[in-house]
Amino acid sequence: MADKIKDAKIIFVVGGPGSGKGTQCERIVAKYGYTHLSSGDLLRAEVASGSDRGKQLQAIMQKGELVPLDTVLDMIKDAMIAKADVSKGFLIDGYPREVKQGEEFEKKIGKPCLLLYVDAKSETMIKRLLKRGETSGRSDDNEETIKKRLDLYYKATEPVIAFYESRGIVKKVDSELPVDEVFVQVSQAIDSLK
Ligand SMILES: Nc1nc2c(ncn2[C@@H]2O[C@H](COP(=O)(O)OP(=O)(O)OP(=O)(O)O)[C@@H](O)[C@H]2O)c(=O)[nH]1
Ligand SMILES: O=c1ccn([C@@H]2O[C@H](COP(=O)(O)OP(=O)(O)O)[C@@H](O)[C@H]2O)c(=O)[nH]1
Ligand SMILES: [Mg+2]
Repeated sequence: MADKIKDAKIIFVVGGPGSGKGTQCERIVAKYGYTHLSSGDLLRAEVASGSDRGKQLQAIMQKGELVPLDTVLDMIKDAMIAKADVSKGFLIDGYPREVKQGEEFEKKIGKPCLLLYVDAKSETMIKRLLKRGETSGRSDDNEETIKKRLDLYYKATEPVIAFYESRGIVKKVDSELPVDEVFVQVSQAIDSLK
């Protein structure tokens, strides 16, 4: 498997909860045809299946905590293998959540060529998530869990950005701007890869 995936571009999309990662990934898919894999969506699909594993995941996610690293990595890897033949690039959205996850990903799958850092202020993220929570049906889009997700983001995930800064592959986009303007910055980052 590793061979086919090795030739495809791998982009990590990192940012706080509600920063707009999913929104920008949708745009990237439409313009560049990359394969979008959201770790959160993969986990929610497992929850929706009603499996025993899904029930355990649901409990963790509802608390805003992190699912064990191997569980998420296996899901991403399986999803990548399933698309390896047709994909010219992978957007790995909401991953890595901590430096160790990035290291394990590289050992088992490959190296990212870009880390897209979707940056917004915490007040902005809270506001967006509360709004989204009115219709999303996501059990973690409530005030208490949002606070925990944000805390964990600053504690565990921000160091991921510093880690990849040192490798020179981080491009930061300002997600306070309207979606279209954020996407101009995103497009520049992706175009500069070629
Ligand atoms: N004003 C504005 N709203 C945005 C922008 N990007 C996303 N939103 C809104 O903010 C909410 C969260 O966006 P998502 O794309 O779901 O955020 P995410 O980073 O994938 O969030 P998680 O799935 O919680 O990690 C959505 O309701 C979007 O409509 C933006 O650039 N500007
Ligand atoms: O690699 C991951 C990705 C997601 N999650 C869990 O899934 C939830 C939702 O993740 P998502 O990326 O969809 O949303 P975010 O927390 O970024 O708003 C998180 O709070 C975690 O509980 C996790 O444990 N590991
Ligand atoms: Mg998302």
